[in-house]
Amino acid sequence: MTGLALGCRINRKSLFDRKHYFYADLPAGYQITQQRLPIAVNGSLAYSICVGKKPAQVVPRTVRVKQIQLEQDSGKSLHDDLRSQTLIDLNRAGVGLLEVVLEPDMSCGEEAATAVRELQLILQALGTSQANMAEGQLRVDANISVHHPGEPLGIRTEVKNLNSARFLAKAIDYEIQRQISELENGGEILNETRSFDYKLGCTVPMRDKEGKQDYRWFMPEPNLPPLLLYDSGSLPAGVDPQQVINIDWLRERLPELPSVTREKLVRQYGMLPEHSVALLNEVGLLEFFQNVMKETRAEPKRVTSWVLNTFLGFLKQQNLAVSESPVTPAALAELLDLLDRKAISSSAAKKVFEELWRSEGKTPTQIVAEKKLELMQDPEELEQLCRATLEAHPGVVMDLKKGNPRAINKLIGLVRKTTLGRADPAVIKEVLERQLSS
Ligand SMILES: Nc1ncnc2c1ncn2[C@@H]1O[C@H](COP(=O)(O)OP(=O)(O)OP(=O)(O)O)[C@@H](O)[C@H]1O
Repeated sequence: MTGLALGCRINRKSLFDRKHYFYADLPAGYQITQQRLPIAVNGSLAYSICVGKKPAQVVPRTVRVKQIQLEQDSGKSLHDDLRSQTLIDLNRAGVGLLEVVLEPDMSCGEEAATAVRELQLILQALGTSQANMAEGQLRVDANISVHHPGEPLGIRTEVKNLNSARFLAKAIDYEIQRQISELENGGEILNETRSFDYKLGCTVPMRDKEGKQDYRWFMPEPNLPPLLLYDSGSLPAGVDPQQVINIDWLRERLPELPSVTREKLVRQYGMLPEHSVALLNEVGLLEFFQNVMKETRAEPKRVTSWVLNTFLGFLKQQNLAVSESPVTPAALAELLDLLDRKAISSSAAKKVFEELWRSEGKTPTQIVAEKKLELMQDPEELEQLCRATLEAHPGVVMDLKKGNPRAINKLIGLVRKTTLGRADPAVIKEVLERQLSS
């Protein structure tokens, strides 16, 4: 499914090989992988990077997928500096994994991080993997080289086992700069394996044999037969469909991919592309948005802005996941409805939201009633308050008459203070101007 989603050619027959190496992270002394004939080849991964701010420009990019192979994971070496010893975590040694090998088509850390993020979303949509980088379900080995324009690629180094998109970007950008200064100072780049020290923010050569081992010794894996896949046209007669993989069957059942979901959001709601990117980037946020949309009459633009700015802002500030939010989609929908039918002002809406966040269980309508936040519906009440404000502040009125344009804002502010934000500033301005000119 991953191969199909990345537009690869799926090999109907793929082979397993043993890659021999002697190192403590793989006690068998070899790793089963697919070197000669992997399961999928020649695909591409499309992603977009945002450049600039306000308005941000979404620039499409593609990286070619060389191949996808099935192989075994190895163990993990943990270096204990304090006792100068190395511990080996063998929990994943021998467990199957899927490796996606990309062609060297990316030119900076941000591109790589964004491409990996897109891959992560695709894997999650397919259900291939939960692809949580912090938990090691998705890891990246980054190969980095530098070269002058028009010249062939330089010698590459490989930074192993990056487990966050942020570290991936940092490691790559650091390595690019390191290689450039190394070459400018007359040095040379070694084809070595490095690791990223996230505390120091730099890459360091791996201090053990892992960096230099020669494991180019492959042989066909004698215990595993070739892996055979079929399509509807090549299914052997009389075969139990449960016992074989039918590629056409899988292709028909591919779920909607994130790029398609984003296009739909842009089309359906007239959303900016960068907003559709942001909605998909946070686990559960799109669903939250859609649930709000189902229950509110507010415009999609307003809902998007509240979900991406206010709601996401509060989540980030408190380091919470969407599923941990104290505000439900129904509550936000109700709040936006109040705003939509001008029952409250936008500043009151912010207050209601803060209150919703704090006091789980109360509805926006209850909060508005308790805190007396509803917009003043009685025009006479506002007329009186405006008149009283003008009488109480003759100095400001004089200022205004002398031509100070800021005085009107001061008056509006004074009225808003007495109405506790319950009157719309535009309406206050109208009333004040009318009273002043009469
Ligand atoms: N000169 C280069 N500069 C940057 N990247 C390169 C260069 N040459 C190859 N690459 C990239 O390096 C990667 C090679 O990965 P691959 O897994 O095939 O080999 P490997 O690193 O030798 O294998 P492994 O890490 O599994 O032992 C590919 O993603 C390829 O695009």
